[in-house]
Amino acid sequence: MTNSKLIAYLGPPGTYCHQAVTQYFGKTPAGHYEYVPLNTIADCFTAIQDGTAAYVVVPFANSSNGPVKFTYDLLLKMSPRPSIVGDTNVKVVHYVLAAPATLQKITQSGEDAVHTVYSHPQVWGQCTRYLTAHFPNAARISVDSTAYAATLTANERNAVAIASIAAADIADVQVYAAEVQDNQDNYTRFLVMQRYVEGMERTELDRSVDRELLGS
Ligand SMILES: O=C(O)C(=O)Cc1ccccc1
Repeated sequence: MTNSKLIAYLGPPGTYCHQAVTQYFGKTPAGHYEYVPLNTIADCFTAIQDGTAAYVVVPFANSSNGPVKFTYDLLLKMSPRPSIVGDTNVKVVHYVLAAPATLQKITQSGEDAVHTVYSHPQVWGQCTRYLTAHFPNAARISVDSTAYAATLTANERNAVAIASIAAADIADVQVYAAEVQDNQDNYTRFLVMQRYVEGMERTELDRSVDRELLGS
């Protein structure tokens, strides 16, 4: 096993994964554990494989648009598969965020002033109606996380991000529109994982994830 006291998650702070990790382990984790935000889902897997982190929390599947591809691919590729030691469902409420100057520009010239929408790839399929109605011609640029997308808009004048309300505070950007997800009951299931160690018993949770991965 590892001596690490780190709990890694897909960061930066303000992601839905950040929400998941605090929902599962508490605002401050017990037992001298510490949270560490990592840049990508792949970095989270590496962190448990190499023992840098004791636990990782990653998004797994969404109630509106299904599998989180990066996580599925990595789970299917990794042998032996990490142990799934817990899971938690987060209600995902999306906001359109932008720098104050961008909001001013939209007020003056309309929504055509927005040329770019940044977000995590999982988001596009959850906000189809809003994006088609408001920013049909803007380029959708996929980045590593929603909170990172929010930080990108801080210094741009023609870009918005779709992210959480927590990301708005952390990136110091403003809300242009609230609750833009197609389905008001939009949930993502996050997995809490540890490195699999020889002899560890596979649990019902492991088996439920296996079934989803294999589509049965
Ligand atoms: O980018 C994030 O905030 C994540 O945690 C991934 C994600 C993106 C969209 C819905 C749920 C999780």
